[in-house]
Amino acid sequence: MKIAVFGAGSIGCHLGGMLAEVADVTLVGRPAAMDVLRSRGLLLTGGGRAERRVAPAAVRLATGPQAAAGADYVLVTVKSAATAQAARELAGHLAPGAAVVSFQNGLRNPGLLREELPGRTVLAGMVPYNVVQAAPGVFHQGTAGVLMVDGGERSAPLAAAMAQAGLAVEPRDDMPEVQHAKLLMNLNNAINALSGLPLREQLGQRAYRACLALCQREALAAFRAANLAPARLSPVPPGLMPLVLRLPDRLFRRLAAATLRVDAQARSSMWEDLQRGRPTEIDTLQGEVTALATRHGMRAPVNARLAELVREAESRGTGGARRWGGAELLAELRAAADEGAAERG
Ligand SMILES: NC(=O)C1=CN([C@@H]2O[C@H](COP(=O)(O)OP(=O)(O)OC[C@H]3O[C@@H](n4cnc5c(N)ncnc54)[C@H](OP(=O)(O)O)[C@@H]3O)[C@@H](O)[C@H]2O)C=CC1
Ligand SMILES: CC(C)(CO)C(=O)C(=O)O
Repeated sequence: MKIAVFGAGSIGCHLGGMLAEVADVTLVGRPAAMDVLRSRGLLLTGGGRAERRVAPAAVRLATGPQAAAGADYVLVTVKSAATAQAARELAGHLAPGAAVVSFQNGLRNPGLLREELPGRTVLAGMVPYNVVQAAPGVFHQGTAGVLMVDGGERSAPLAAAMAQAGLAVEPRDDMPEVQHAKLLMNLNNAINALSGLPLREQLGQRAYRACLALCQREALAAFRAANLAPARLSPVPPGLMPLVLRLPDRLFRRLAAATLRVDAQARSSMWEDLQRGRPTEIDTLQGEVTALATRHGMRAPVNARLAELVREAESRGTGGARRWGGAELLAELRAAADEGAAERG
């Protein structure tokens, strides 16, 4: 099986590196990133597995979309803002029977790929775990979880290859609902990025969790208005999550042991973006909630304020973001919620 990974960053290198054991993998990425991999190969750590070294010769390394020609599967792992451009670049190079699979956060990437690649098979995927590039060429999986992908005969060979490579994967027939559930989780990316803390430390503090609960409450209200039901991906149903998040630390730790089973290095992808001075995905996470609320005559002032704070952090450049303590961030978001309520009258 030939697999091309378009967007060789944290997720792309992790998926591609794992799959290299069972498939002919091409990683397509930026020249500087590919130079690093050409000289050192990849080292995959964490995820409860033994370290896996991928020699430079075990994967093809490329910098242009023509390298995806001939692939049976093209996994798209660029950030959401780069999806349309990625699709336009790939358009002239895909093999006739190729399937394009989005392994990205946000709600719109599979749809965007379908629009830009008419007549092509586009599947939705979901990555539940976190991967950070801990050092050049070193990709660390800090949390656990089962990958999900659109089920059916088109994805079956890919799912089988993933399983063979040691990646737990579940084919689903409800990927839009899965993506909505993942969006609820990803509302924490902004909070984690602004906290400057590893996920375990941040989610261990009630004040930060209360910030996430405020975000999720607005998102759930917007989903209800739009008749969207997020899938249940954890023992706690999505609708009860804001309640659970607000529990005292000790009780939360006991109830949400799985959520906190996160190793000490794990951080959100948005933290990594701010740290490296890259634009974040805030518009496709918090921005998605505010847009959905607006479309249904509602407001989402907490998510809107968080989006402003992240944009402010982006404008400060590499690693320059202000670090928000839990209590001060919660006060800021509560003020936004109160203002929103006052404006509604
Ligand atoms: N990291 C994580 O833990 C998780 C991430 N996700 C999601 O997965 C997706 C990928 O995230 P992540 O791996 O962190 O992102 P990264 O930024 O680490 O990786 C994307 C890579 O693709 C490169 N790229 C973008 N456009 C092109 C192009 N046209 N040609 C070649 N290379 C290109 C980027 O370069 P450049 O930066 O120069 O544009 C970057 O190196 C996102 O949607 C994210 O939300 C989901 C779950 C967990
Ligand atoms: C795995 C998770 C939820 C970690 O925050 C993520 O999706 C991300 O970092 O973008």
